[in-house]
Amino acid sequence: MIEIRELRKTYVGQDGGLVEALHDVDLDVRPNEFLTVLGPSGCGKTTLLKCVAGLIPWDDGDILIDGTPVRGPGPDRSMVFQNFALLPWATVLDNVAFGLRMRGVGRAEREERARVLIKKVGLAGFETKRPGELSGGMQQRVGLARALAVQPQVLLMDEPFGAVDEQTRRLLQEELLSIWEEHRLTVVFITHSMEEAVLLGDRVVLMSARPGQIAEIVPVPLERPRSSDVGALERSGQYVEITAYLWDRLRDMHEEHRPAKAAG
Ligand SMILES: Nc1ncnc2c1ncn2[C@@H]1O[C@H](COP(=O)(O)OP(=O)(O)OP(=O)(O)O)[C@@H](O)[C@H]1O
Repeated sequence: MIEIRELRKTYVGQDGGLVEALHDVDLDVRPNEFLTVLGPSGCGKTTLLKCVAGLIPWDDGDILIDGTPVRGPGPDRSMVFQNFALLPWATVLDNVAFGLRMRGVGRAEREERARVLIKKVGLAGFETKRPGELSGGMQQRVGLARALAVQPQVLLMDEPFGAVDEQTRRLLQEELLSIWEEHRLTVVFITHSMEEAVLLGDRVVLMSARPGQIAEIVPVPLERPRSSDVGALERSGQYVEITAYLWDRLRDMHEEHRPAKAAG
């Protein structure tokens, strides 16, 4: 269970001005929940995720994981980044085993665990390749395997499939769903895609900008497991209805922030 209480974060901009990225954000993420986060560009989604990961400090408020305050990064949380953030000089095997190595796991054990995960994300046979030899989709599979290798309780995903083509994205979504169905981690997943938010999430958090706040939380009562027939799910009336609702809400938010037209 992740509890976020009255979280505030302000950055100092390049011109010295203050940018209020998060304003009194309150959010609970339930155990084993798949929570997706949607909102206009710049509303503070990445900032929120980095705070939960313990990668950046915040100004005010609390983040608790199973009752323990977050004070920095920890073995209970793993992050997957949009730009993969792999070690370019290291092989797939070493990239996936990296977190285990950092935790002092011996070579034989970490390589065994890494091989299992590499297979799970469909990369068996690529263990000795380097990231530069892989497509974007394959690199993100490595990123996912690396995050899972340390057996985190919480997986924090920052637009992980934003940089891959549509077809690859679909495959990765299906794979992520089936991994989550098997392991039941708690996932917080940022996306720009309404379809992706609905397809994956138990609930969709809608954030609004300036300052970044939670505007609404929309439950997604679509049946699980969803990985086996994503196509059928997307054709269901419920899916279409929720996606349309999110679109309306996002459009309203956009309108609210549009500068008023000059009179006359
Ligand atoms: N290091 C920083 N220094 C100054 N301002 C920052 C910094 N990081 C983010 N910001 C500002 O904070 C606000 C929130 O940024 P953040 O990246 O969290 O938003 P986001 O919702 O993830 O955006 P996007 O959807 O475009 O990725 C934005 O106005 C951004 O310009």
